[in-house]
Amino acid sequence: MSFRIQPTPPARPNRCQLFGPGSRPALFEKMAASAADVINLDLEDSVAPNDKDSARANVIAAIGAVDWGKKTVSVRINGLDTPYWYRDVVDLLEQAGDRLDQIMIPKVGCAADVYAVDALVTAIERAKGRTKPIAFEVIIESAAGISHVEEIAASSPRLQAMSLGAADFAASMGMQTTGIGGTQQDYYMLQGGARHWSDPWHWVQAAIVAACRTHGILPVDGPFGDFSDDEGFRAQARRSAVLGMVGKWAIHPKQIALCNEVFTPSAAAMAEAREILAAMADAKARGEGATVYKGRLVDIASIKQAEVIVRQSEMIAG
Ligand SMILES: CC(C)(COP(=O)(O)OP(=O)(O)OC[C@H]1O[C@@H](n2cnc3c(N)ncnc32)[C@H](O)[C@@H]1OP(=O)(O)O)[C@@H](O)C(=O)NCCC(=O)NCCSC(=O)C[C@H](O)C(=O)O
Ligand SMILES: [Mg+2]
Repeated sequence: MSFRIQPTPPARPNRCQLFGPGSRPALFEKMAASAADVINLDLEDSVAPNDKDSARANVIAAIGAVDWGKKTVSVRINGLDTPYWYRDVVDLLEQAGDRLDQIMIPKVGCAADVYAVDALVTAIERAKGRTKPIAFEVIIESAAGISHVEEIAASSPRLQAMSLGAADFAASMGMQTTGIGGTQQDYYMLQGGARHWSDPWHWVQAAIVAACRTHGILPVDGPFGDFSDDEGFRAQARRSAVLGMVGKWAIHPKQIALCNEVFTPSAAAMAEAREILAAMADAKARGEGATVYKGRLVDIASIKQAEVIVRQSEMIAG
Protein backbone atom coordinates (compact mmCIF):
# COMPACT_ATOMS: atom_id res chain seq x y z
CA MET A 1 0.00 0.00 0.00
CA SER A 2 1.39 3.36 -0.96
CA PHE A 3 0.93 6.47 1.13
CA ARG A 4 0.10 8.30 -2.08
CA ILE A 5 -3.58 8.76 -2.76
CA GLN A 6 -4.68 7.35 -6.13
CA PRO A 7 -5.58 10.34 -8.33
CA THR A 8 -9.18 10.77 -9.43
CA PRO A 9 -9.76 10.69 -13.21
CA PRO A 10 -11.63 13.50 -14.99
CA ALA A 11 -15.27 13.56 -13.84
CA ARG A 12 -16.99 13.48 -17.21
CA PRO A 13 -19.04 10.78 -18.93
CA ASN A 14 -17.00 8.74 -21.41
CA ARG A 15 -19.23 5.73 -22.05
CA CYS A 16 -19.28 6.05 -25.82
CA GLN A 17 -16.74 7.63 -28.17
CA LEU A 18 -18.35 7.93 -31.62
CA PHE A 19 -15.95 8.03 -34.57
CA GLY A 20 -16.56 9.54 -37.97
CA PRO A 21 -14.14 10.20 -40.83
CA GLY A 22 -13.23 13.87 -41.31
CA SER A 23 -13.73 13.24 -45.02
CA ARG A 24 -17.50 12.57 -44.50
CA PRO A 25 -18.82 15.94 -43.26
CA ALA A 26 -22.39 14.79 -43.94
CA LEU A 27 -22.05 12.63 -40.80
CA PHE A 28 -21.10 15.47 -38.44
CA GLU A 29 -24.63 16.72 -37.61
CA LYS A 30 -25.74 13.11 -37.07
CA MET A 31 -22.82 12.54 -34.72
CA ALA A 32 -23.70 15.72 -32.81
CA ALA A 33 -27.32 14.61 -32.47
CA SER A 34 -26.33 11.16 -31.19
CA ALA A 35 -26.27 9.89 -27.59
CA ALA A 36 -22.46 9.53 -27.56
CA ASP A 37 -20.55 11.26 -24.76
CA VAL A 38 -17.43 11.90 -26.85
CA ILE A 39 -17.15 12.73 -30.54
CA ASN A 40 -13.97 11.68 -32.35
CA LEU A 41 -13.58 13.46 -35.67
CA ASP A 42 -10.96 11.42 -37.47
CA LEU A 43 -8.08 12.72 -39.55
CA GLU A 44 -6.12 9.45 -39.33
CA ASP A 45 -6.83 5.97 -40.61
CA SER A 46 -10.40 6.42 -41.87
CA VAL A 47 -9.21 9.22 -44.18
CA ALA A 48 -7.44 8.41 -47.47
CA PRO A 49 -4.09 10.17 -48.06
CA ASN A 50 -5.49 12.34 -50.87
CA ASP A 51 -8.25 13.59 -48.55
CA LYS A 52 -6.08 14.63 -45.60
CA ASP A 53 -6.12 18.38 -46.33
CA SER A 54 -9.84 18.57 -47.10
CA ALA A 55 -10.72 16.41 -44.07
CA ARG A 56 -8.72 18.75 -41.81
CA ALA A 57 -10.55 21.77 -43.25
CA ASN A 58 -13.94 20.02 -42.85
CA VAL A 59 -13.23 19.25 -39.21
CA ILE A 60 -12.01 22.76 -38.37
CA ALA A 61 -15.10 24.30 -39.94
CA ALA A 62 -17.46 21.85 -38.20
CA ILE A 63 -15.99 22.39 -34.73
CA GLY A 64 -17.27 25.95 -34.79
CA ALA A 65 -20.37 25.49 -36.93
CA VAL A 66 -22.04 22.40 -35.43
CA ASP A 67 -23.89 22.47 -32.09
CA TRP A 68 -22.12 19.70 -30.19
CA GLY A 69 -24.15 20.22 -27.02
CA LYS A 70 -22.37 18.96 -23.90
CA LYS A 71 -20.28 16.39 -25.73
CA THR A 72 -16.50 16.22 -25.47
CA VAL A 73 -15.21 17.12 -28.94
CA SER A 74 -11.98 15.37 -29.84
CA VAL A 75 -9.99 15.19 -33.08
CA ARG A 76 -7.77 12.23 -33.88
CA ILE A 77 -4.64 13.61 -35.52
CA ASN A 78 -2.32 11.59 -37.72
CA GLY A 79 0.50 9.55 -36.23
CA LEU A 80 3.91 11.00 -35.48
CA ASP A 81 5.38 8.70 -38.15
CA THR A 82 3.49 10.57 -40.89
CA PRO A 83 4.07 13.94 -42.63
CA TYR A 84 0.56 15.09 -41.64
CA TRP A 85 0.50 15.36 -37.86
CA TYR A 86 2.23 18.73 -37.34
CA ARG A 87 -0.11 20.44 -39.81
CA ASP A 88 -3.08 18.81 -38.03
CA VAL A 89 -1.95 20.30 -34.71
CA VAL A 90 -1.00 23.73 -36.08
CA ASP A 91 -4.19 24.22 -38.08
CA LEU A 92 -6.46 22.89 -35.33
CA LEU A 93 -4.89 25.06 -32.66
CA GLU A 94 -4.66 28.15 -34.85
CA GLN A 95 -8.00 27.88 -36.61
CA ALA A 96 -10.47 25.81 -34.58
CA GLY A 97 -12.38 27.68 -31.93
CA ASP A 98 -12.72 26.98 -28.23
CA ARG A 99 -15.28 24.21 -28.80
CA LEU A 100 -12.33 21.89 -29.47
CA ASP A 101 -11.78 20.02 -26.22
CA GLN A 102 -9.27 17.31 -26.96
CA ILE A 103 -6.71 15.90 -29.38
CA MET A 104 -6.35 12.14 -29.74
CA ILE A 105 -2.79 11.02 -30.47
CA PRO A 106 -2.69 7.61 -32.19
CA LYS A 107 0.05 4.97 -32.12
CA VAL A 108 1.82 6.46 -29.11
CA GLY A 109 4.94 4.40 -28.42
CA CYS A 110 6.65 6.26 -25.58
CA ALA A 111 6.23 9.28 -23.31
CA ALA A 112 8.37 11.43 -25.66
CA ASP A 113 5.69 11.12 -28.36
CA VAL A 114 3.22 12.87 -26.06
CA TYR A 115 5.91 15.36 -24.99
CA ALA A 116 6.48 16.36 -28.63
CA VAL A 117 2.78 17.09 -29.24
CA ASP A 118 2.52 18.84 -25.84
CA ALA A 119 5.43 21.15 -26.74
CA LEU A 120 3.84 22.13 -30.05
CA VAL A 121 0.35 22.60 -28.55
CA THR A 122 1.74 24.65 -25.65
CA ALA A 123 3.67 26.96 -27.98
CA ILE A 124 0.63 27.58 -30.18
CA GLU A 125 -1.69 28.12 -27.21
CA ARG A 126 0.69 30.80 -25.89
CA ALA A 127 1.25 32.41 -29.28
CA LYS A 128 -2.47 32.58 -30.02
CA GLY A 129 -3.59 33.42 -26.50
CA ARG A 130 -5.84 30.34 -26.27
CA THR A 131 -7.14 30.34 -22.71
CA LYS A 132 -8.79 26.91 -22.66
CA PRO A 133 -6.05 24.25 -22.50
CA ILE A 134 -6.47 21.40 -24.97
CA ALA A 135 -6.70 17.97 -23.35
CA PHE A 136 -5.07 14.85 -24.79
CA GLU A 137 -6.16 11.27 -25.22
CA VAL A 138 -3.87 8.55 -26.58
CA ILE A 139 -4.28 5.18 -28.24
CA ILE A 140 -2.20 2.21 -27.14
CA GLU A 141 -2.00 0.19 -30.34
CA SER A 142 1.54 -1.09 -30.72
CA ALA A 143 4.05 -3.36 -29.03
CA ALA A 144 6.02 -0.24 -28.03
CA GLY A 145 2.90 1.42 -26.66
CA ILE A 146 2.02 -1.43 -24.34
CA SER A 147 5.66 -1.88 -23.31
CA HIS A 148 5.78 1.79 -22.23
CA VAL A 149 2.19 2.14 -21.08
CA GLU A 150 2.99 3.36 -17.58
CA GLU A 151 5.37 6.14 -18.69
CA ILE A 152 2.82 7.17 -21.34
CA ALA A 153 0.08 7.42 -18.69
CA ALA A 154 2.39 9.71 -16.69
CA SER A 155 3.53 11.75 -19.69
CA SER A 156 1.50 14.98 -19.53
CA PRO A 157 -0.98 16.79 -17.28
CA ARG A 158 -3.06 17.24 -20.45
CA LEU A 159 -3.68 13.50 -20.70
CA GLN A 160 -7.27 12.54 -19.78
CA ALA A 161 -7.96 9.22 -21.51
CA MET A 162 -6.22 6.20 -23.01
CA SER A 163 -7.80 3.72 -25.45
CA LEU A 164 -6.84 0.30 -26.72
CA GLY A 165 -6.72 0.21 -30.54
CA ALA A 166 -7.20 -3.50 -31.16
CA ALA A 167 -6.63 -3.45 -34.94
CA ASP A 168 -3.26 -1.73 -35.03
CA PHE A 169 -2.28 -3.49 -31.83
CA ALA A 170 -2.92 -6.89 -33.41
CA ALA A 171 -0.91 -5.90 -36.48
CA SER A 172 2.00 -4.56 -34.44
CA MET A 173 2.10 -7.69 -32.29
CA GLY A 174 1.96 -9.96 -35.34
CA MET A 175 -1.26 -11.53 -34.08
CA GLN A 176 -2.79 -14.05 -36.48
CA THR A 177 -6.16 -12.30 -36.94
CA THR A 178 -7.91 -9.78 -39.16
CA GLY A 179 -10.76 -9.21 -36.66
CA ILE A 180 -11.01 -5.92 -34.75
CA GLY A 181 -11.48 -6.95 -31.11
CA GLY A 182 -13.80 -9.64 -29.77
CA THR A 183 -13.58 -13.41 -29.70
CA GLN A 184 -10.75 -14.98 -31.67
CA GLN A 185 -11.70 -18.44 -32.89
CA ASP A 186 -8.19 -19.85 -32.52
CA TYR A 187 -7.58 -18.56 -28.98
CA TYR A 188 -8.88 -21.51 -26.98
CA MET A 189 -7.84 -24.20 -24.56
CA LEU A 190 -8.88 -27.83 -24.73
CA GLN A 191 -10.23 -29.80 -21.82
CA GLY A 192 -11.69 -33.25 -22.27
CA GLY A 193 -12.02 -32.54 -25.99
CA ALA A 194 -14.14 -29.39 -25.36
CA ARG A 195 -12.94 -25.94 -26.47
CA HIS A 196 -12.90 -23.10 -23.94
CA TRP A 197 -12.33 -19.70 -25.48
CA SER A 198 -10.07 -17.25 -23.75
CA ASP A 199 -9.65 -13.48 -24.18
CA PRO A 200 -6.48 -12.38 -25.99
CA TRP A 201 -7.23 -8.71 -25.19
CA HIS A 202 -7.43 -9.26 -21.45
CA TRP A 203 -3.78 -8.74 -20.56
CA VAL A 204 -3.38 -5.54 -22.57
CA GLN A 205 -6.63 -4.12 -21.20
CA ALA A 206 -5.58 -4.91 -17.64
CA ALA A 207 -2.19 -3.22 -18.22
CA ILE A 208 -3.93 -0.12 -19.63
CA VAL A 209 -6.39 0.04 -16.72
CA ALA A 210 -3.60 -0.26 -14.14
CA ALA A 211 -1.50 2.48 -15.80
CA CYS A 212 -4.55 4.74 -16.13
CA ARG A 213 -5.73 4.24 -12.56
CA THR A 214 -2.23 4.91 -11.24
CA HIS A 215 -2.16 8.29 -12.99
CA GLY A 216 -5.81 9.43 -12.91
CA ILE A 217 -6.57 8.75 -16.60
CA LEU A 218 -9.80 7.31 -18.06
CA PRO A 219 -9.24 3.80 -19.52
CA VAL A 220 -11.34 3.18 -22.65
CA ASP A 221 -11.88 0.12 -24.84
CA GLY A 222 -11.44 0.81 -28.55
CA PRO A 223 -13.26 -0.42 -31.63
CA PHE A 224 -15.29 -3.59 -32.22
CA GLY A 225 -15.27 -3.97 -35.97
CA ASP A 226 -18.28 -6.22 -36.64
CA PHE A 227 -21.10 -3.73 -36.18
CA SER A 228 -23.66 -6.40 -37.14
CA ASP A 229 -22.81 -8.43 -34.03
CA ASP A 230 -24.61 -6.78 -31.10
CA GLU A 231 -24.12 -9.70 -28.71
CA GLY A 232 -20.41 -9.91 -29.54
CA PHE A 233 -20.10 -6.19 -28.85
CA ARG A 234 -21.97 -6.52 -25.54
CA ALA A 235 -19.77 -9.42 -24.42
CA GLN A 236 -16.57 -7.50 -25.25
CA ALA A 237 -17.85 -4.30 -23.61
CA ARG A 238 -19.01 -6.12 -20.46
CA ARG A 239 -15.58 -7.71 -20.03
CA SER A 240 -14.00 -4.25 -20.41
CA ALA A 241 -16.37 -2.73 -17.85
CA VAL A 242 -15.64 -5.49 -15.33
CA LEU A 243 -11.90 -4.85 -15.80
CA GLY A 244 -12.36 -1.15 -14.95
CA MET A 245 -12.72 0.54 -18.33
CA VAL A 246 -15.20 3.41 -18.42
CA GLY A 247 -16.36 3.23 -22.04
CA LYS A 248 -15.83 2.01 -25.57
CA TRP A 249 -15.64 3.34 -29.11
CA ALA A 250 -18.57 3.18 -31.54
CA ILE A 251 -17.56 2.95 -35.20
CA HIS A 252 -21.20 2.84 -36.30
CA PRO A 253 -24.27 4.52 -34.75
CA LYS A 254 -25.70 1.05 -33.98
CA GLN A 255 -23.07 0.65 -31.28
CA ILE A 256 -23.89 3.84 -29.31
CA ALA A 257 -26.84 2.44 -27.36
CA LEU A 258 -24.85 -0.72 -26.62
CA CYS A 259 -22.00 1.35 -25.12
CA ASN A 260 -24.38 3.41 -23.02
CA GLU A 261 -26.23 0.30 -21.84
CA VAL A 262 -23.08 -1.51 -20.69
CA PHE A 263 -21.20 1.45 -19.16
CA THR A 264 -24.18 2.93 -17.28
CA PRO A 265 -24.59 1.17 -13.93
CA SER A 266 -27.95 -0.63 -13.94
CA ALA A 267 -30.72 0.21 -11.45
CA ALA A 268 -30.04 -3.16 -9.78
CA ALA A 269 -26.31 -2.43 -9.44
CA MET A 270 -27.09 0.99 -7.98
CA ALA A 271 -29.60 -0.44 -5.52
CA GLU A 272 -27.09 -3.05 -4.36
CA ALA A 273 -24.34 -0.42 -3.99
CA ARG A 274 -26.60 1.77 -1.87
CA GLU A 275 -27.64 -1.23 0.28
CA ILE A 276 -23.98 -2.11 0.87
CA LEU A 277 -23.24 1.50 1.89
CA ALA A 278 -26.22 1.41 4.26
CA ALA A 279 -25.13 -1.95 5.71
CA MET A 280 -21.64 -0.59 6.30
CA ALA A 281 -23.00 2.61 7.89
CA ASP A 282 -24.95 0.39 10.33
CA ALA A 283 -21.81 -1.69 10.96
CA LYS A 284 -19.79 1.46 11.65
CA ALA A 285 -22.45 2.65 14.13
CA ARG A 286 -22.01 -0.68 15.92
CA GLY A 287 -18.24 -0.16 15.95
CA GLU A 288 -17.67 -2.94 13.37
CA GLY A 289 -15.50 -2.80 10.22
CA ALA A 290 -17.09 -5.84 8.59
CA THR A 291 -20.59 -7.28 8.36
CA VAL A 292 -22.74 -9.67 6.37
CA TYR A 293 -24.84 -8.53 3.39
CA LYS A 294 -27.02 -11.13 1.65
CA GLY A 295 -24.92 -13.93 3.13
CA ARG A 296 -21.57 -12.55 2.03
CA LEU A 297 -18.80 -10.53 3.65
CA VAL A 298 -18.72 -6.79 3.16
CA ASP A 299 -16.08 -4.62 4.79
CA ILE A 300 -14.42 -1.22 4.40
CA ALA A 301 -13.11 -2.15 0.92
CA SER A 302 -16.72 -2.87 -0.07
CA ILE A 303 -17.53 0.78 0.64
CA LYS A 304 -14.95 1.82 -1.97
CA GLN A 305 -16.32 -0.72 -4.47
CA ALA A 306 -19.88 0.49 -3.95
CA GLU A 307 -18.75 4.11 -4.25
CA VAL A 308 -17.28 3.36 -7.71
CA ILE A 309 -20.78 2.39 -8.91
CA VAL A 310 -22.51 5.31 -7.18
CA ARG A 311 -19.97 7.86 -8.48
CA GLN A 312 -20.28 6.54 -12.05
CA SER A 313 -24.04 6.71 -11.91
CA GLU A 314 -24.19 10.19 -10.38
CA MET A 315 -21.62 11.54 -12.84
CA ILE A 316 -23.61 10.19 -15.80
CA ALA A 317 -26.83 11.63 -14.39
CA GLY A 318 -24.99 14.98 -14.29
C1 LIG B 1 -18.62 1.88 -41.00
C2 LIG B 1 -19.12 3.00 -41.90
C3 LIG B 1 -18.19 3.16 -43.10
C4 LIG B 1 -20.51 2.62 -42.37
O1 LIG B 1 -21.04 3.73 -43.10
P1 LIG B 1 -22.39 3.62 -43.90
O2 LIG B 1 -22.23 2.57 -44.97
O3 LIG B 1 -22.81 4.99 -44.34
O4 LIG B 1 -23.38 3.05 -42.80
P2 LIG B 1 -24.93 2.82 -42.82
O5 LIG B 1 -25.48 2.92 -44.20
O6 LIG B 1 -25.20 1.56 -42.09
O7 LIG B 1 -25.44 4.05 -41.96
C5 LIG B 1 -26.73 4.09 -41.39
C6 LIG B 1 -27.04 5.53 -40.99
O8 LIG B 1 -26.07 5.97 -40.00
C7 LIG B 1 -25.32 7.07 -40.51
N1 LIG B 1 -23.93 6.88 -40.07
C8 LIG B 1 -23.02 6.02 -40.51
N2 LIG B 1 -21.88 6.11 -39.85
C9 LIG B 1 -22.07 7.09 -38.94
C10 LIG B 1 -21.22 7.65 -37.93
N3 LIG B 1 -19.95 7.22 -37.78
N4 LIG B 1 -21.75 8.61 -37.16
C11 LIG B 1 -23.03 9.05 -37.32
N5 LIG B 1 -23.87 8.54 -38.25
C12 LIG B 1 -23.39 7.60 -39.06
C13 LIG B 1 -25.45 7.00 -42.01
O9 LIG B 1 -25.26 8.28 -42.58
C14 LIG B 1 -26.90 6.53 -42.14
O10 LIG B 1 -27.75 7.62 -41.85
P3 LIG B 1 -29.20 7.75 -42.53
O11 LIG B 1 -28.98 7.62 -44.01
O12 LIG B 1 -29.67 9.11 -42.11
O13 LIG B 1 -30.02 6.63 -41.96
C15 LIG B 1 -19.24 4.34 -41.11
O14 LIG B 1 -20.11 4.14 -40.02
C16 LIG B 1 -17.93 4.89 -40.64
O15 LIG B 1 -17.22 5.52 -41.40
N6 LIG B 1 -17.62 4.70 -39.35
C17 LIG B 1 -16.47 5.29 -38.70
C18 LIG B 1 -15.18 4.70 -39.19
C19 LIG B 1 -14.03 5.31 -38.43
O16 LIG B 1 -14.06 6.45 -38.05
N7 LIG B 1 -13.00 4.50 -38.21
C20 LIG B 1 -11.89 4.94 -37.39
C21 LIG B 1 -11.97 4.39 -36.01
S1 LIG B 1 -11.58 2.66 -35.86
C22 LIG B 1 -9.86 2.62 -36.07
O17 LIG B 1 -9.27 3.54 -36.54
C23 LIG B 1 -9.07 1.39 -35.66
C24 LIG B 1 -8.21 1.69 -34.44
O18 LIG B 1 -7.34 2.76 -34.60
C25 LIG B 1 -7.43 0.46 -34.14
O19 LIG B 1 -6.24 0.39 -34.48
O20 LIG B 1 -8.02 -0.47 -33.58
MG1 LIG C 1 -5.41 2.33 -35.09
